[in-house]
This record gives sequence, structure tokens and C-alpha cells, in this order.
Amino acid sequence: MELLEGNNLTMVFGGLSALNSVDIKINTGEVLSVIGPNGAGKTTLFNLLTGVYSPTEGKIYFRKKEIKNLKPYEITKMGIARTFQNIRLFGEMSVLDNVIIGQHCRTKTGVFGAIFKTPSAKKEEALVKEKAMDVLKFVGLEALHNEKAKNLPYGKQRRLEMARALATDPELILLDEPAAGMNPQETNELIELIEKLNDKGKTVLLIEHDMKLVMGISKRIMVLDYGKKIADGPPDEIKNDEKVIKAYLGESSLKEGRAC
Ligand SMILES: Nc1ncnc2c1ncn2[C@@H]1O[C@H](COP(=O)(O)OP(=O)(O)OP(=O)(O)O)[C@@H](O)[C@H]1O
Repeated sequence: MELLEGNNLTMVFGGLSALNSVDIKINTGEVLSVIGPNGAGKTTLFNLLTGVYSPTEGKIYFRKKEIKNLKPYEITKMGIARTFQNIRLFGEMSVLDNVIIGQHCRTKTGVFGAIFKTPSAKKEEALVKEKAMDVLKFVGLEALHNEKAKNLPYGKQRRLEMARALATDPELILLDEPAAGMNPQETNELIELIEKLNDKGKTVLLIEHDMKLVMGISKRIMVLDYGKKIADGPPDEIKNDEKVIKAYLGESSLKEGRAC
């Protein structure tokens, strides 16, 4: 079943097309990767799908509902969550509180309840904490829940970002270069985590430069180059696609699984 559809997506910044008539379809349960050389338009595509920008042209549907003009928090509430290329954690806050913040869009307690600690606010607070701990357990960080986020090693900070996104209960999760800066062991752990996420029924859209990860984990790969889609298909097809190989300059770069 089709979960998300973007048609004719175009984004122009000051006369330059960062994206040019791009179509994207994501099916429920898929792991779809978006790859392409630097500046190809990958992050711009994420920004359109998550409401950071409204496309200059084109339409976006999530579960058949138009989301093009919704605000980022409204899109999160509908079931799309994301992580960012650069880690965006609250370093001085605990690991647990970073995840609790992620759940904010699903809680009902208003300012009055929060200040005066009404019984329903207290009950909700306990539930929110319990759920945040469950998410931390899922990503393997529960033992570190009291630690300040800034004290975690890099790979674990990336996991925490994923935990915070997962805390919003997304159906679709967008990961922007989750393996960037990771060592090989952290990358292998990340692969396991993404597979676990997918087994749990989450649909995953991934931007990643690590070709070994992309080729190993994706059911389908979409390739952007200079803002245009140049290929879309299963990993084996993409690896041997002439246009894709040309876009990446070195013919060996994709086949050998080197980072691009
Ligand atoms: N807010 C913006 N204002 C102006 N130009 C922008 C803006 N955001 C992106 N661009 C331009 O749009 C093009 C696509 O950028 P984008 O960040 O989407 O590429 P990318 O494929 O994610 O690249 P990378 O792999 O380096 O992260 C680039 O030329 C970039 O300079």
C-alpha cells in the first residue's frame, strides 16, 4: 500500500532548482534510500516531506491526505518523524528528557495541568516516562537514561536522536545520514537497529552516503543528481545503472561499496 506520494516536487531557491519535478512513492513497510552526490537535493526533499519548506511546485500526500501546506509539528502528529544531518540534541538535558520532549506532540496536558500537577497531568507524566523508557530500551540506551546527552559517544547520540523521533509514534521515519561519522562497529549496530525498526512495522526513508549500508538495507533506492531523479529501483539494478555510475564519477564507487 502506498504510504506517501510526492508528485512533481520542485523547489527553487533564488533562481536555482534544488529539486526539479521529482516524483517519489513510498510503500508501507519499505526501506527506501535516497542517494546522490553532494548538492543533489536529498535534504531538500526531506525538508519538503516534513514541512520545513513548502514546495515551489508539486503535491505531497501522506495516507492519501495532502500535507503540502502543513506545519512540521502537524506533519509529525500525522505520523512522519525525522532525524537531522547534524545532531540536534539538548546536550545539558538527560537522555530520558530528550526522549520525553519527543513525545510532546502526543500529550494532552495543558499549561494549567503541568503547573498545578493535576491528577490527570501526573498520570500522563508517568505514562510518558514509561513510554520514553520503552523507546530507550528499544534503541539500547535504557541504562544511560540519567546521563547528560552531551556525554554520550557519537554513535549513541545518533541513537538517541532516533529514539526521540520514535517517541512521536511515527509510521514513517526519515533518517538523514544516520551513519555519518560512525565507526564500522557503530554502523553495523545502526544497520541492526534500522532492520529492527522495519521488522516492527516502521517504514523507513533514508539518506545515506555509506553505500555498503544503503545496498545492504534498502528494498529500493532512488537516485538524485542535480535536483532530478535519474534512477529508482532495487539495489542490484541501481548498482549497474549507467546514469548512476556516471553521476558518481568513479565506476567502481558503487560496486565496491565505497562511501561517495
Ligand atoms: N535554504 C536554502 N537556500 C538556498 N539554497 C539551498 C537551500 N537549501 C539547499 N540549497 C541548495 O540546494 C541544492 C541542494 O541541496 P541539498 O542540501 O538538498 O543537497 P543534498 O543532496 O542533501 O547534499 P549533501 O549530500 O551535501 O547534504 C544545493 O545547491 C544547495 O546549496
